[in-house]
Amino acid sequence: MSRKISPAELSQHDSPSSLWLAINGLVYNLTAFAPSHPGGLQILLQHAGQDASVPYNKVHSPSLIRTSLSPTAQIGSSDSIQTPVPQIFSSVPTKPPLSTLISPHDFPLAAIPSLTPKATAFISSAATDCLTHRANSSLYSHLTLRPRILINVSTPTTRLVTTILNCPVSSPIFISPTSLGKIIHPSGEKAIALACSNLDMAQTISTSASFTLSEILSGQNTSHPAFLQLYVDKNRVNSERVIEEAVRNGVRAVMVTVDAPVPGKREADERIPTAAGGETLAPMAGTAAAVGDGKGAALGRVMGGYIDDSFSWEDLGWVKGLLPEGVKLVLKGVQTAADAVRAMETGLVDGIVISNHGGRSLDTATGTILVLLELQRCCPGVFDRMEVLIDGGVRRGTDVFKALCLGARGVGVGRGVLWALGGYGREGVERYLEILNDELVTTMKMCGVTSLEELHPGLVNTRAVDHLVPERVGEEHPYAKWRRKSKL
Ligand code: HEM
Ligand SMILES: Cc1cc2nc3c(=O)[nH]c(=O)nc-3n(C[C@H](O)[C@H](O)[C@H](O)COP(=O)(O)O)c2cc1C
Repeated sequence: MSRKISPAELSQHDSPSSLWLAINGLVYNLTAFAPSHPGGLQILLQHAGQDASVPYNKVHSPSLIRTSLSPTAQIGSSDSIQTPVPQIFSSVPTKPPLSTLISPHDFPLAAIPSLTPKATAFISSAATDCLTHRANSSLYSHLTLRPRILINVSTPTTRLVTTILNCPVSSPIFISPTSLGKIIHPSGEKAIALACSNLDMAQTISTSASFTLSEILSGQNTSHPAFLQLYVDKNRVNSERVIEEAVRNGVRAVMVTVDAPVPGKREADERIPTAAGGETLAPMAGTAAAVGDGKGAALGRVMGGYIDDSFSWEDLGWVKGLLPEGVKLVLKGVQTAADAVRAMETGLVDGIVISNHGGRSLDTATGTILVLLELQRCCPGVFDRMEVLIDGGVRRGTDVFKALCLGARGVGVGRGVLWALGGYGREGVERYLEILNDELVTTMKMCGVTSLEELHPGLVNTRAVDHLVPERVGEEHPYAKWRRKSKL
C-alpha cells in the first residue's frame, strides 16, 4: 500500500531539484526524468507540485508513465482530483500488436517502453527550448482546408504515384535522413530500406547511418529510389569516397545538408551518457571519433566532429563535379527565399529541401511551412527551376496534403519513421507509411481531388499565418534600418 501524500506535501516539490507530480491518483518523483522529457522540461515545471492528470492525459496514454519510469519513481498516492481519460492501449505494459496502431501518434507511445532512454532522447530531442521543433508541426494546424463538394471521387484507386528528383515513386512522402539507426533498432537503416522497397517509396540515407550504403542497398536487393544525405567531411577525400560508393550503389541524388555547419544544442540528448560505443556508433563515413568535450553527450555532436564548417557556396561546384550525369544535387536545409534564389542562380542545384533539421539545429528558426509560403510569395519562379521538397513537423496526411498544395514536390518524415522503427522494425515502418498514405488519400477525396496534379494553393486557407510570411527576397529587415557602423 503506497503512502498517501497530501496536496500540501506535494506542493513543496515544485522545482527542478525536486519535481513531483500527481497523475491519475499516483504521485511520481520526476526529478531525474524531467530534463530529458521529450516534450520539454518547461511543461513539467509548469505543473510541478500539483495534480497534472489533465495536461498529461491530453497527450499521453495513462499507461505510459507506469511503463517508462522506474518503479521507484512512483512514491505514493494522492486523492486525484481528476479522472483519467480512457486508455488508448491496455494498461498491461507490453507492446500493443502493430495492427492496433491506427494513428501516427500511437507510434512513439508504443515504442518508448522498449527503447533505451538514450534512444528516446536521441529521437525526440531538439535544439534548446524545442520551439522550432514544436512550431514545425503546430503551424500546420493553423492552416485550414477548403474542401470542394459534390465532386465524383469514386475512382477506386486514388493514385499517389509521382516522381521525386526524376525517380518514379508510389507516394510523394519520402524518408528524411536520420543517423545512427542501430541505436533505435538492430536493423536500423536496413529495415527502413526494406520497408521503402516494399512500398516503392524514396529513402534518404544519412552520411552518419549505422551501415554502409552497400549493406543498406545492395546487400538486400532493394529496388526503391535512394538518395545520399551528405555531411561534407573536413577531409574532403572521405566525402569523395562516400559519394563514389553512393554512385556505385545506384543512389539517384546527393542531398548536402546545409543547416548544420555546427551541431545543435540538444539538451535532452546531452544529459544522457552514451553507454554504447564502437560499432553501434560508428557512422557510415567512418571518420568520426566519439570524443567527449565536457559539454554533454548528445550523439549528433559527439559523432559530428568530422563535419566541415568551412563548406560554402563556392564548394558546390566541387560536389557537382563528383556526380555523374543523372545524379541530382540537392541542398537540404534551405530556410529563406534569398537562399532558394541563390541556389537556383548557381545553376548547379537540381532541388532544395526546405528544412530546419526538425528543429534540431537552430532553435527559433522559422517553421518550414512558413518558408514554403515565403517562396510562393517572394520567388515563385524557383518552383519551375528546381524541385522544392520539405520536411519538419509532418505528422498527418493533412500536413502532407497542405505542403503539396503549397508547391512541395515531396514531403519528408523523420522522427515518425524512427518511432515506428524502434517499436516494430521494418513492419512498423511499413505500417506507419501506409497510415500516412491512407490519410493523404482520404484528405484528397474529402477535398474533391483524386490525383496529385489537381492540388493547388487554393485548397488551403493560410490567412492565420500570412502576417508571418516575409514579402520580399533579401537581407533587409522590413523597417529596422539602423545598423552598426564598421569601426574599421
Ligand atoms: C514518464 C512520463 C512521460 C513520458 C515518457 C513522456 C513522453 C513524451 C514524448 C515521447 C513526447 C514527444 C512526442 C512526439 O515527439 O511526438 C512528449 C511530449 C509531450 N509531453 Fe510527455 N511524457 C511524460 C510525461 C508528461 C507529463 C507528466 C506531462 C504533463 C504534465 C507531459 C506533457 C507533454 C506535452 C505537452 C508534450 C508535447 C506534445 C506536443 O508538443 O505535441 N508529458 N512526452
Ligand atoms: C534522430 C535524428 C537524426 C537525424 N539525423 C540527420 C542526419 O544525419 N542528416 C540530416 O541531414 N538530417 C538529420 N536529421 C533531420 C531529418 O533529416 C529531418 O530534417 C527531420 O527529422 C524532419 O523533421 P521531423 O522529425 O519533424 O519529421 C535527423 C533527425 C532525427 C530526428
